Amino acid sequence: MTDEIIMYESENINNILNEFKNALKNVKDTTPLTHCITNFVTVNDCANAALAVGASPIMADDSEEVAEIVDIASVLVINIGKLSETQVDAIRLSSEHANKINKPIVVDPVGAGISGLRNRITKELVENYKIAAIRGNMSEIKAVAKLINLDILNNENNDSAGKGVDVAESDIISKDNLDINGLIVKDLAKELNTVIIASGPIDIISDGDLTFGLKNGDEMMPLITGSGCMLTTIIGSYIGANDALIGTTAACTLMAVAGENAAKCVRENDLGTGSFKTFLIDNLYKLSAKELVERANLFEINV
Ligand SMILES: Nc1ncnc2c1ncn2[C@@H]1O[C@H](COP(=O)(O)OP(=O)(O)O)[C@@H](O)[C@H]1O
Ligand SMILES: Cc1ncsc1CCOP(=O)(O)O
Ligand SMILES: [Mg+2]
Repeated sequence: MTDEIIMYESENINNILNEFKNALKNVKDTTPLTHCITNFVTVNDCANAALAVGASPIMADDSEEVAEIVDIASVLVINIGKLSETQVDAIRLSSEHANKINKPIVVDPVGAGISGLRNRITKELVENYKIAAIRGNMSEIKAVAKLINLDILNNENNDSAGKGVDVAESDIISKDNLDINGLIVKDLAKELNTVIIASGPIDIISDGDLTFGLKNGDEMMPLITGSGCMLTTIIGSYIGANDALIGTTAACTLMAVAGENAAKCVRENDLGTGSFKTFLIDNLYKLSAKELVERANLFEINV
């Protein structure tokens, strides 16, 4: 599939690939404390993913302590996968405090579009706080765009049929819908003044100015719960130690190439998705900057 997309040489791509080595080193050298307010389904996977890439995770979602944790953290990651009333209070308190003391916030709008609660909290977050990055699958990113009435969704026939926490079949990013989805991601990033990442068989990453596609990863990745949550956590750790666009692009590439390597181990040993998760953590831990740059199928989307 890789060769179906024409990946032109681009100065912007070369520049960002040149930053990957430093981006990895910055995380390993500074061990960014990654404060996660997250769901109880994948919380342990997120903590292990952060540790594997060289960061230090702390999961804390009680209102009594979140401001103190934000004080010492490098980044706040908010994942709305399994909200509760008390968690929503903690999300408000910690976001307020993070903005006040200039700590970056990364948001994973898990299941945005499928319930009033998820929509309300997502809208509140993107409208009231400065967010460094938002990562979701294409259904979730379209839902965020819809919540803020992004023009392009009104103009085009782009209705998304949100399906639980997984991407809807019709929203899966492919070569055929890359331009329109690239435009949605770019416009949303520009409108919210943040970095947007829509993940899938091709990841789309934009800061509203530059827009990249990343054709790495493996079809086994969405067959374990937590691959999206882990990616958002890793993006958080990378933003805790790097510029937002560079950190995000390096983190997406790291996750996707680790997924490819993990899938290879699974297939070679005739194993299944349980082993895949273990191999994924192994490969997040083992991947070198050199291999990352060599394997990255990163290209510019000119929208
Ligand atoms: N079909 C696929 N082929 C290759 N990589 C994929 C595929 N689906 C998802 N990924 C990768 O899995 C990770 C999680 O993305 P995704 O499954 O979209 O998140 P979510 O769990 O939020 O739906 C990303 O690194 C993405 O690139
Ligand atoms: C299954 C599930 N239900 C609520 S949160 C969650 C985990 C979603 O994880 P991911 O979006 O990373 O696949
Ligand atoms: Mg998933």
